[in-house]
Amino acid sequence: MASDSDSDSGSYVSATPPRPSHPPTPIPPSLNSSVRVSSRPKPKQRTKPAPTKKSTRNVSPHSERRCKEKLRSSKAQDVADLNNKPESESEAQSKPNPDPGRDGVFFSNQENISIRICKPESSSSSSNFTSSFARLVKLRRPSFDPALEFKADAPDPIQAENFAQNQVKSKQTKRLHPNLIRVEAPISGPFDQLKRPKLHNEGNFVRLNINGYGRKPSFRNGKRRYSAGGGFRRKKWTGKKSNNGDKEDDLSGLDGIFEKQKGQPKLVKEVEEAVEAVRKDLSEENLRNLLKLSHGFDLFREGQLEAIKNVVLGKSTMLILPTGAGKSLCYQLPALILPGVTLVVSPLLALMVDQLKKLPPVLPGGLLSSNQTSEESLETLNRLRSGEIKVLFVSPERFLNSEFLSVFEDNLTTSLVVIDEAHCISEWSHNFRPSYLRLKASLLTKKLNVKCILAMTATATSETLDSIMKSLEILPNNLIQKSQIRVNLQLSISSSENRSKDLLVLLKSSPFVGMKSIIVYCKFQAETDMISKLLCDNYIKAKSYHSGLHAKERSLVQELFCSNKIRVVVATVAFGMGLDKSDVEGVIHYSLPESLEEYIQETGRAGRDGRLSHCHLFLDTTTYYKIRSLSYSNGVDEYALSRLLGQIFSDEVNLTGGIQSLLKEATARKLDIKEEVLFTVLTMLEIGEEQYLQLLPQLKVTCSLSFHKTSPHLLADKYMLIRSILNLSEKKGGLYVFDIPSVANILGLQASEVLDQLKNLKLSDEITYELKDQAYCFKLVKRPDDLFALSARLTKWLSQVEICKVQKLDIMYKVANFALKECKGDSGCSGFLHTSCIQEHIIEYFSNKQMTIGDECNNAMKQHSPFLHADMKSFLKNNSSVKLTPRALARIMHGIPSPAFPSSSWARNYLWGRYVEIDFQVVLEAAKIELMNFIKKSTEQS
Ligand SMILES: Nc1ncnc2c1ncn2[C@@H]1O[C@H](COP(=O)(O)OP(=O)(O)OP(=O)(O)O)[C@@H](O)[C@H]1O
Repeated sequence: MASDSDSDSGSYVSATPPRPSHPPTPIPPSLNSSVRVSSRPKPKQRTKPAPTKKSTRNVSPHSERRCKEKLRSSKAQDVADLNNKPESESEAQSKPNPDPGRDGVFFSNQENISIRICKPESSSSSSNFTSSFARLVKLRRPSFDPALEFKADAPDPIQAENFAQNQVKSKQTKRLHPNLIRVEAPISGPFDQLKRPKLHNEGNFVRLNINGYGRKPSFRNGKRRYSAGGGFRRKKWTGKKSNNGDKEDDLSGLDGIFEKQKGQPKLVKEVEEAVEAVRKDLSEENLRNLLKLSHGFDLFREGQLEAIKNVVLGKSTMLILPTGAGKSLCYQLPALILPGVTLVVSPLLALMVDQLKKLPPVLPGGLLSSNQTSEESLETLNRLRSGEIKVLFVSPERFLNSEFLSVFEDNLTTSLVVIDEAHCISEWSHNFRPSYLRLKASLLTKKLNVKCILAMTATATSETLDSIMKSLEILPNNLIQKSQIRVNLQLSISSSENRSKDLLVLLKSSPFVGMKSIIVYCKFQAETDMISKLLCDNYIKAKSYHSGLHAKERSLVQELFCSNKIRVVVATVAFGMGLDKSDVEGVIHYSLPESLEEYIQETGRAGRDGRLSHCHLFLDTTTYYKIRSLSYSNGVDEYALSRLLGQIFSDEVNLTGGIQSLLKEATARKLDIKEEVLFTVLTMLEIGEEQYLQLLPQLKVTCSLSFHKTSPHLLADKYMLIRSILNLSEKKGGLYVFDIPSVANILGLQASEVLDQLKNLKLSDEITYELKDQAYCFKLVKRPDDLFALSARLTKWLSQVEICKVQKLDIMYKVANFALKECKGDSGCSGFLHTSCIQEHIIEYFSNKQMTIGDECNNAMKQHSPFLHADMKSFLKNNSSVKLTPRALARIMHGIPSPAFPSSSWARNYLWGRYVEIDFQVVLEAAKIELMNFIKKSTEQS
């Protein structure tokens, strides 16, 4: 609960519900040599070293074997380490992925970068590649100055980088506005001259300087960095209920929030007047006038005006606009007009910070997330109470908690709740977040008396849409949906057996060589580090970005990128949703995205200035298998879930409101259920069909304490807390070890109050203590009538979500594969360019039309291997003392790490990951049979 949603990944469970079955289209056998699944994956030890076709150095058979050995274990570790992270959106973590399963030789260079020398695919693959892109530029970018266009073999991109650097230094100017945490002015580099053509239909992608009001910087870094509002915040606006309680009609409530600021009285006055005019007459003209004054834009973009009018009129609205279309404006303008506070729920901290920074100066903003210290959140809550905040960004975990709600009991009015990236509400989306489940209309109305909700997303299938609108009670009439296609993106795709080499070629080819901002998306954290190093070694200024980095490092990378001080960011999915850098000209998918939604979100970072931009995808089947396999890492058996529920609702646990805790790590290991899954189950028990418990903030619950100044018994006379600790603790090595929730329950306190008291005693040097064992905390509300029925329901739900996740990945793969292998170029596709066919499939997918590509993605995966059963038998025989479930056995065969079978202990087994290319369900069924046989045999023998 306390964990916030600022991590990179969405959720680990995400998918669309089973789609209607389509006639299967067989995948051409010629797809790629690696698509064919051999009947038995060769034991890696026995593989003969493949003849080296080309190498930059001689590799002796001996060293080659050693190298292969090393890579084999590295691959095992690689697959093993792919831990899905919560938020997932869920980024997996792995070591770099050498791919020893095919022809070719790997070696590591001095910098430890694994490089594979492949058989040349065709004599001129790279030059084809280059020329194809060059052709593309000639065709599509008429305003390119050939003199400025860098070719693949152009002399020196480093010079260009250095030049850009110098430009950065010389041209940097600071422009600050009140909601800015830190701003770097846009910097022009040498490539600025490479004007990308504006498309005819790019609409009014007008870039105006919204910060350029000559405002005094009112922000500083450090603790008060979110103290938005600048000069506009001194006097409270009366978004509070008026005395007559008629808060909805109290439109005069805004009066006074635009207090005069030195140097700005004219603008403030004008905005105030424009707001008043809109309140009197909600006409397009008045709204346009306000838009111009508040944001500096001349025109509304498609869908904006309609959405703004709806919201101002109090109609809950579902808004689907493409990436970069300007959804944020659809709550910013209403926030100016409506009397109370606008609450914006966002899934990622980085996204919230970014949006806070981008609020126009006339809109004071604030932020609440679980990552803040208690002092920081207290400060924000106080500012909210005192009327200094007009737009508050809240993480879903903080939303509706008691501390948050207490502020709204003080007569504060919420005019609007905005659910950004609303697809996170739906388990059928690519990025479901359990914490979003608490954003139900019924709860929002009950707890905040909210009348109007605005849900926004760029990516929602019809199933996702249905579930969002149902849960937020949005009427079908209030759906505003525009095409999810971005017309200014050129989509290209190529298959790759050596992605790092191909990536370098691509980046040194036109048009990518001339781009000043590029994002390369990878699946795994280690991959981003490896690729960014590779790029730097090749004189391309790059940095990696993933959730494994410290928050400060991440924001530094983002800042450097946004100020054009680095050219390429190599990132996981962590760097995506909501990133609004207008001049990203290229997005490269080094790894296959997990769904078309993810593809759209990530490619949507490019061309946000409306200019033609390029997105390239490398399709590599090994990565597809790996990601597909990992999609099964969250599966749970009904038996394990029953045990979990039995533990939560055990008879010893009372329903009298005491705090209960569930140790995260120990429970995950005992039941072999990932921590994220445990949290989802707990969330479902809180906000599913019925409320069985109430989640409390997560805590470290085990405390080891020692006394210093005063003796324990004397201190116990003085403090109730110490008395209870002495009663409840166990003495271990001179330390008093106890459980925080138990002490809190005895004293009738909240766990946080116990911690506060301990902190005070520590400050007075009476005690020192250490906390460990992170736990989920909750209070029981109701015991389920039938635990078994409940666990069956939850297991079914989790498995449906898992199936949908795999389906999404399969569809993404099929669309890419179709472009590569089956596209006949009828709709204008040619060479690597497949904009038309990819877009057609995206439209089909989102409109839930029958997809024109087959539904059976990879029939070969569904086939049995004749050796699977034999290998399982031998594994069971060799590990007879290990307690295994069919799922655990199948996971080992697939190389999927789990809490009870981590890669650190199991990846060295020669069968680890051997069957990753066989469908997990097939392996699971085989595991059930073999485990039953094994148990039967063992019982007969004993
Ligand atoms: N009417 C407009 N005229 C010109 N520029 C606009 C207009 N509305 C929004 N913009 C600009 O468009 C950019 C993208 O807006 P925004 O970040 O709200 O997009 P979005 O729809 O939320 O995209 P994503 O889904 O990718 O997060 C912003 O820089 C914003 O200032």
